[in-house]
Amino acid sequence: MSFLNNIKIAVIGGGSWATALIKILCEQNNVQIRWWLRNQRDIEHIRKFHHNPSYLSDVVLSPKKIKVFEKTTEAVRGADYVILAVPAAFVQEALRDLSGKHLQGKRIVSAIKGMVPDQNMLITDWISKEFGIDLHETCVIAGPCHAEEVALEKQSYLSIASTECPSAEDFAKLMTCRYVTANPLDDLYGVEYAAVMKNIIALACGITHGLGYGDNFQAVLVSNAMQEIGNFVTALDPRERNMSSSAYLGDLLVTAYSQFSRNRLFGNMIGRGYSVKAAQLEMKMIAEGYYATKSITEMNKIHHVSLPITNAVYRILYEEQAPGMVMDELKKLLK
Ligand SMILES: NC(=O)C1=CN([C@@H]2O[C@H](COP(=O)(O)OP(=O)(O)OC[C@H]3O[C@@H](n4cnc5c(N)ncnc54)[C@H](OP(=O)(O)O)[C@@H]3O)[C@@H](O)[C@H]2O)C=CC1
Ligand SMILES: O=C(CO)COP(=O)(O)O
Repeated sequence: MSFLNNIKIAVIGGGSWATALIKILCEQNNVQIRWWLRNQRDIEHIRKFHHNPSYLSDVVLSPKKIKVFEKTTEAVRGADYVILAVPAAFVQEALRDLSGKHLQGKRIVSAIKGMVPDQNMLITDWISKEFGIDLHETCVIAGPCHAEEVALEKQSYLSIASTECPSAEDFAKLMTCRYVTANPLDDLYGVEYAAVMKNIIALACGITHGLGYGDNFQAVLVSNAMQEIGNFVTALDPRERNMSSSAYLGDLLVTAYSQFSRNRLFGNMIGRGYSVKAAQLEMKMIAEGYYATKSITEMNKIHHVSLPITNAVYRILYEEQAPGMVMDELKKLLK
């Protein structure tokens, strides 16, 4: 039996990223997808019309390959892989019916770019602790990649990170298709932390754009951000890594510059004068960077890395300081 035969993959989450990942997986022969979404109306619509009515609604969802479930316990039954694709803030709620016995023996893949709130833990660490899963049995899907471009079948790249390359390699094969190339790498923590932090930077890009700053400023902001991300990642998990590769710099660039970035859009609204509440109400989608800003700031009380951009975003989002004034101060620190 070849590696790609009859692989069962549970996908937990019903948003844009879950829908895009399912589209990629459906490109493989002999893959069965067991999909859990929380929204009963969406479940019924998908079963009947084979489209997700709420996210990426143009994507055709093959009924031959996909079974939709109301319960996570049913979705993960018999699965070889379980992909988590809910926003980090809701991961505990989404997995509340599952225990270690449901997940034992399965590879757990986090497609989440965020941290478990309050506990300020990476998703893979939390899965390992909460469900007794060996960290080597987990991996993460990072970018640079937006769901909307996958839906349009635009050439995209994914980074699949695990503690050891061979286990990322298996999963990368499943995520590679005509329009997606998935590359494995052995830097679980580095990729996961960088993916969390780039969302904060995208917020900063959006805020400054909303305030009227231009491309010249953003280029300097993003360059400084790369240093900030690198310093934080190294403090948390010191080792050699090429921060200018796609898994780190690429993931930052796509989110900082793309029209599809949720975090940039959210930041842009804040820069234009929306309150956090108003911006959240206006955006149907979730900007992970909002939650990540709090987690990274709290974690950094122990690590004391210089994080001027993250601090600026924290002051704006959580201390209600005026974006214009905070960015005036930040711009003096950038080089
Ligand atoms: N979109 C992208 O291009 C990429 C996203 N990611 C990551 O994927 C993860 C999922 O994001 P994405 O798919 O974009 O999210 P979306 O913003 O597209 O969708 C939000 C999802 O969250 C659910 N949700 C909202 N509120 C709650 C709640 N209170 N409890 C439980 N679920 C809730 C929504 O369910 P409902 O519709 O029922 O409200 C929906 O399924 C994030 O960590 C993101 O960073 C990573 C790479 C690319
Ligand atoms: O992580 C993502 C793309 O790599 C999605 O986040 P944004 O939508 O904010 O860019």
